[in-house]
Amino acid sequence: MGIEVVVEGLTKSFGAQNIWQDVSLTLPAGEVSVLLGPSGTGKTVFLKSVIGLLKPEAGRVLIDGVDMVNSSERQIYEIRKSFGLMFQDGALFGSMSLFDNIAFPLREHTRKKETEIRRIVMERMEMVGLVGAEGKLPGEISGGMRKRAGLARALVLDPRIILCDEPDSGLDPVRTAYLSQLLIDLNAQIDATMLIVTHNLDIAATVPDNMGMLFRRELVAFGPREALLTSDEPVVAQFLSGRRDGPIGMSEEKDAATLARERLGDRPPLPPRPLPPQLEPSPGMPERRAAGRRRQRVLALLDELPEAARTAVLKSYAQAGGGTAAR
Ligand SMILES: Nc1ncnc2c1ncn2[C@@H]1O[C@H](COP(=O)(O)OP(=O)(O)OP(=O)(O)O)[C@@H](O)[C@H]1O
Repeated sequence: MGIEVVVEGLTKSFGAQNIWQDVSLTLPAGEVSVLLGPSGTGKTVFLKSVIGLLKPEAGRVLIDGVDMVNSSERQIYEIRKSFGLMFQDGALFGSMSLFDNIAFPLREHTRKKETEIRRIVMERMEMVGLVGAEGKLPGEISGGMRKRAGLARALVLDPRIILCDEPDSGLDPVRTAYLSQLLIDLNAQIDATMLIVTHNLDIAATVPDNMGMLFRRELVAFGPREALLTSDEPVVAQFLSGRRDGPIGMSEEKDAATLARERLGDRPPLPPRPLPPQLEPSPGMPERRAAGRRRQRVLALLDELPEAARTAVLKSYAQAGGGTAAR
């Protein structure tokens, strides 16, 4: 099962440039979470801080009792083995076949025999639909296949936490829809805690159990998907509707004068957004174990949610007909 990730009061700067401050959130074990935010708000910096590759100057990231910010390199290295990382471009070695790319972490970090390595690699390639492409070089396949190869490589060490940085970048809408389903199917199969950084509104609306958003050097929201998808917080509502009017501008944030002009401009208020159903695992896949845990967790915090979110949660679970998944 996945591991809970607890982030407490995290603050990161590069020299005089503060990226974000006092970020606190919990990624519940085995659940899928999405991190949103305009370009340059530090989402990648956040992922790198969670795995201990970057050092925030304040705060903690607790995983299995180890603080990824303040522990020794040896302790951090041990915990890092529980992670699967998928970077934007797949980060594959151009001169190696897909098989060798996917086998790389096993050859690097384990003493497994080649027969065992072959079994694991082929199993992961099947999970992401790449069987038959073992001998291809990364330059010979499409961007979508490279992403799936990157995902297969992230899976070979049986990760308990998976971090995906913009897994959809450069994919067309159909490939993005397949990728969304693949992420949910993987979660059902391996029950790992997943954090996905994306700009894609379809992924944000249909994949995660939880969503968070970074803006103006702060985590402006983090919570159950229903809370963000029904939020009337201007930044969240603007981002999720992809509109120009609101606090987010071309260079991240608008100045006060522009905002005042927009307020005078008699724009219609944003209509309530329909809440799309969360994706279910494909037929033949196991149920997502996290769905049952998530249902208990969210129902227990119902009183803390705004009215619209509460109604959306109850509606989702009523439509699910008493099952464990949010529809
Ligand atoms: N190693 C570094 N040294 C100095 N500044 C850095 C470093 N890494 C990132 N930054 C700065 O941190 C800020 C946030 O970058 P980051 O890549 O995390 O943003 P992002 O939200 O992931 O953006 P995008 O959505 O465009 O990918 C940027 O201003 C970037 O220049």
